[in-house]
Amino acid sequence: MARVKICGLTRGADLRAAVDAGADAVGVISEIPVDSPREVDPATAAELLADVPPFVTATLVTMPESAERAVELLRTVTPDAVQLHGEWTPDEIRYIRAETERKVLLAVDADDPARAEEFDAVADALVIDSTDESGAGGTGETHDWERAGDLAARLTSPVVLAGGLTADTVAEAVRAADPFAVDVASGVELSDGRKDHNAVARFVANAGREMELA
Ligand SMILES: O=C(O)c1ccccc1NCC(=O)[C@H](O)[C@H](O)COP(=O)(O)O
Repeated sequence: MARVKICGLTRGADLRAAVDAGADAVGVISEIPVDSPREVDPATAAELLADVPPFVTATLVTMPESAERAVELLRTVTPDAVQLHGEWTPDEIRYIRAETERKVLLAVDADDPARAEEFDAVADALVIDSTDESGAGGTGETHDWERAGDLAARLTSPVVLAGGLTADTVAEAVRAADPFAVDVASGVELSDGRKDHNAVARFVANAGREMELA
């Protein structure tokens, strides 16, 4: 069984639909240096995440310009966890964790397993994603799930499988990679950062269907 994070939520109704569908975590994206229909300003991120009920992890997804800015942002938005994309050093991750006492998930590109290994002892979880050249996610592109599974088996950190997953593919991805969790943003969208509630519910349900495929 894989836990599920529904990411890139921009509206309260979509966040509630993800929670109602049984998502274990929800993600709101703020302060990224790339254009995305899923980005909201920090005040909206704080407002959306404040509505997340107990037992669901409220996650801020961000690419701030410095570790100091990451700490400032976390103090404003007050999520349960932060998912960082982009270039970071191990010391910066340690600093953000120590200053904020928040769980830090680090997104690493599926084509860079050495980076995942470098941060294995530093981050609280590693998001194996299909990132663009800046490290941003939400690309909607898949990667080799079997290879991600081999990498996950070598790591001690929980691995979150991300990148181009959909309700139709998630069960097969979970069977292939056996991740701790799966993560989706664009694959359950109608358009412009709005979620398809039916697709969200199917994604959560199908993430638990890998046993039937085994
Ligand atoms: O979604 C974005 O536009 C985005 C931009 C910059 C950094 C991260 C971003 N998204 C992160 C995610 O939503 C997911 O964690 C992950 O990348 C999966 O996205 P997708 O391939 O669209 O399912």
